[in-house]
Amino acid sequence: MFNVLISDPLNEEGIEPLLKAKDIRVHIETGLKPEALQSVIPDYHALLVRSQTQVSANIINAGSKLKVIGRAGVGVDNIDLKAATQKGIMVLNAPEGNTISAAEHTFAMMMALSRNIPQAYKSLVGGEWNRKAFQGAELNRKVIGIIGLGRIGAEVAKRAKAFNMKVVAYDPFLTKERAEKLGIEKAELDMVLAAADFITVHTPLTQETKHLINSEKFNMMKDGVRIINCARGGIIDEDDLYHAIKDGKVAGAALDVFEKEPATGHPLLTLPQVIATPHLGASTVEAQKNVAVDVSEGILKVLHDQPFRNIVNYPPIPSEMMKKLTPYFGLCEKMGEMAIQLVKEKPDEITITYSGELMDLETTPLTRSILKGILSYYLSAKVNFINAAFMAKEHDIAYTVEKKPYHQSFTSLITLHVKTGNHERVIAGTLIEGYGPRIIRIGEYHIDVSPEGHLLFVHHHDLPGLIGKVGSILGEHGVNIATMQVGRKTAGGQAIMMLSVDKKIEKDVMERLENIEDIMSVQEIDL
Ligand SMILES: NC(=O)c1ccc[n+]([C@@H]2O[C@H](COP(=O)([O-])OP(=O)(O)OC[C@H]3O[C@@H](n4cnc5c(N)ncnc54)[C@H](O)[C@@H]3O)[C@@H](O)[C@H]2O)c1
Ligand SMILES: O=C(O)[C@H](O)COP(=O)(O)O
Repeated sequence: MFNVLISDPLNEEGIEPLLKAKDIRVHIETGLKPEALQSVIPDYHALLVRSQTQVSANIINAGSKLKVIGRAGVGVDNIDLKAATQKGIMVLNAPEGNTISAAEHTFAMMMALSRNIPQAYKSLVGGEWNRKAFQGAELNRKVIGIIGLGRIGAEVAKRAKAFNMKVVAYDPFLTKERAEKLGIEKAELDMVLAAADFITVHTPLTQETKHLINSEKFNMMKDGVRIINCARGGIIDEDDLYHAIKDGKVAGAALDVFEKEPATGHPLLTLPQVIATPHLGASTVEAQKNVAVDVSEGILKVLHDQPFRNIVNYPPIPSEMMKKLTPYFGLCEKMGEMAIQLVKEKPDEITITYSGELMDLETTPLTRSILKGILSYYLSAKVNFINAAFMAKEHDIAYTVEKKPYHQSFTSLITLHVKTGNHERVIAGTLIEGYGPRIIRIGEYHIDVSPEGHLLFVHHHDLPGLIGKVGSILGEHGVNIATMQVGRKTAGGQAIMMLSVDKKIEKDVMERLENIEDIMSVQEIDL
């Protein structure tokens, strides 16, 4: 049974996937104070939030059972991603469900701003009939500058074009082709700021975008420019905006988001040129249902160990790519486990080489699986594919990834080279159609072993009768040999045996094997 805590108000219909699941117990408690949340979180496997709950490092570290934090929406700035990643807790969001609502809200705000609708309404309900004070400006043929052309920015651009506006956009990831497809102009930030009559921001709040729009940038803008922020408070420096409005540089601003929310009593709200809403961009029936469904389904999948998407603290992998990678996960983790048992000490350096068809794939998830296999062996902390790279860094294990175009014998090949203070081991593995994962090389010896169960790796001199001696000792102790592989470089030289046995080998049996003359080493590998 899994316990899920929902700590912000979510659409009830949207969370049905969780409510209907037989092995999920859902507890809804909104408005919990941080200390209260920290004290209850140890009981939960999943936490589901919107933007109100501040999921701090303290809360994350107290979540001893926590596997996943779900965000019903896009922005995850209320979640300490670093702390979650370090603890191997997945953070999922629902980035698509509220795009249209946020774009429509941006447009509503821009129109309300250009026609002074909130101010005129306030005046009318206050008993005035004042037609002179609220003359506005058309959107037609005006330039809209969009900063951040992701999902919402692009939807705003489409709507602006329908209003016959000229769209100029700045986004470091915007390609010329995409801009052409959308029928908009791609430009550098300062050029967008200088050209626009309306400026709307649609980036996430990051170190780079914090106060991206400040007094220096206001000075580059046209006099009488109008500013819209329906993305995140803090992208625009609020003090600088206040002064730019007061000085008459900025004609007005429409704000849905603030650096500190709730923003009641904010100085900007005292200015008649400022219209505002209390973070309502995603507050539509449709968006709330969409995001709640998306994140509930995501959480269910994580808890049920099924493939899921929209992981925030993991590189995004398209589903087609993921399909190609999935068969390799087991092989990679087992290769990691095998390598660490062969070296039996902390690696200093790991080199992973992907060749053949893996050359063109995004192999980060495979690298994480190898690291997980290696690190889990000697770290008591939970290692998973979320925190594997972080854990390696934390323990001073350097790893490098190389790619080679093709391999003469295999369609794909993964070579793992592990170096410690005393040892160096190379193992190579592949997937063979109809047979699954195989280890095809240890050091210089070619073998063909399925990486599973109990394996016995024997390094010996290639002499007649030696295989028999090993077989006899195992037989005497009731250890059944399932498969056996031998490899040698030259007849009578050094050789290896890789045996797959049906049960774990006791210490005294290992000692007897080690004492056989001409055996250099015997290692057990449990996979
Ligand atoms: N007001 C609301 O209720 C509401 C609702 C939904 C989303 N949002 C917010 O809207 C914003 C955009 O959401 P989205 O779904 O479009 O995200 P997105 O990830 O699809 O798009 C963000 C874009 O910003 C660009 N970007 C990043 N850094 C940049 C920089 N320094 N300069 C210019 N561009 C930069 C990225 O390349 C990306 O294309 C987010 O901050 C999100 O939290 C607010
Ligand atoms: O990032 C988002 O998705 C929006 O800001 C919506 O936030 P909310 O879920 O608190 O309305």
